[in-house]
Amino acid sequence: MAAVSTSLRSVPSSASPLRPLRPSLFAAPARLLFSAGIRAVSPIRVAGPRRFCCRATSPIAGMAEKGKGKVEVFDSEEELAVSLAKYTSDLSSKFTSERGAFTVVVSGGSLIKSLRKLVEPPYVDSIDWSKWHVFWVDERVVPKDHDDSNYKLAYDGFLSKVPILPGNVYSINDALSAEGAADDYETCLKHLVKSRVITTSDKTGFPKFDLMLLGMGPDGHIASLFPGHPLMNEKEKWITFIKDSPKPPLERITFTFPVINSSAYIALVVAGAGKAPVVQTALRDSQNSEKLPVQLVSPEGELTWFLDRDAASKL
Ligand SMILES: O=C(O)[C@H](O)[C@@H](O)[C@H](O)[C@H](O)COP(=O)(O)O
Repeated sequence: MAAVSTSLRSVPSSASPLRPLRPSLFAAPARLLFSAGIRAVSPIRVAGPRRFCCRATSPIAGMAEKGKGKVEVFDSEEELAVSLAKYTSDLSSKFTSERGAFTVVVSGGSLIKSLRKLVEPPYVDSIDWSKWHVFWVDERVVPKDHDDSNYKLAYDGFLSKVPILPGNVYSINDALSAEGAADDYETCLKHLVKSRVITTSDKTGFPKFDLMLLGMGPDGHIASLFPGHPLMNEKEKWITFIKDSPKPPLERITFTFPVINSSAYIALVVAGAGKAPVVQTALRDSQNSEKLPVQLVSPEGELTWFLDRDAASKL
């Protein structure tokens, strides 16, 4: 950790709001595929070892309403990680060739571990990391060298292992209060929209990120948008803050739903039996009047669930 805090302190406080924070060190698996929000019943074997395509009978709640979203289920978290790396790499190639940049938003939590295959061959060498711009969908308001920091988690497990440009890593200003950090991050995004690093949704006018890689909590929260919390209803701000987070630490900043749902691609990455009940609720139960945050994820583009078998065990 000493290396982290040293290099962070080396960033001058007069740095641009984009604040490059790090030195240049930043540097077909077995699965069930449920397509387009439809429930699988009898798996049909298709090409490839232990790969199944499932026919649908009835809609999965929420996803089918918009005819979007697919659910991929892997035999293990290891296979999930392999597929997630390919998915991310394919999107990196697509956006890099289409517009010369790739804007990627990550959450904290176990997601970072699920990205581990990206820092191994072939992807570590084949991805054009210089085109990546990395953001956090939420961040805890703690110093960047604190064990609770999502920045530190991503740096240690991912960013330090690939040559992403330090100026393309957008973390919060940890010297500010929660309110200040949220405003500052929104200002940062506005600069990047103006300079066209981030595109804008024609439909909503909100920033449109190329890919959001999101984890989900066992209560159905995503980002720092928690069940029943008023922040779920924020319609204007791009970034907001919370001081009473049910999951510690209390103070965080978070993207709002209008920004999350303007995305071109969202991957919801969920593993482990502890999350099976909420996966079941999210994908099967359309009737609950009070939606969980995860049920409000409905991007302008494509939503893909990456589940391991345990997380999908109640589907
Ligand atoms: O800062 C955070 O707390 C995260 O960004 C949060 O939204 C996380 O993604 C989920 O809580 C899932 O975390 P796990 O995968 O570790 O359960």
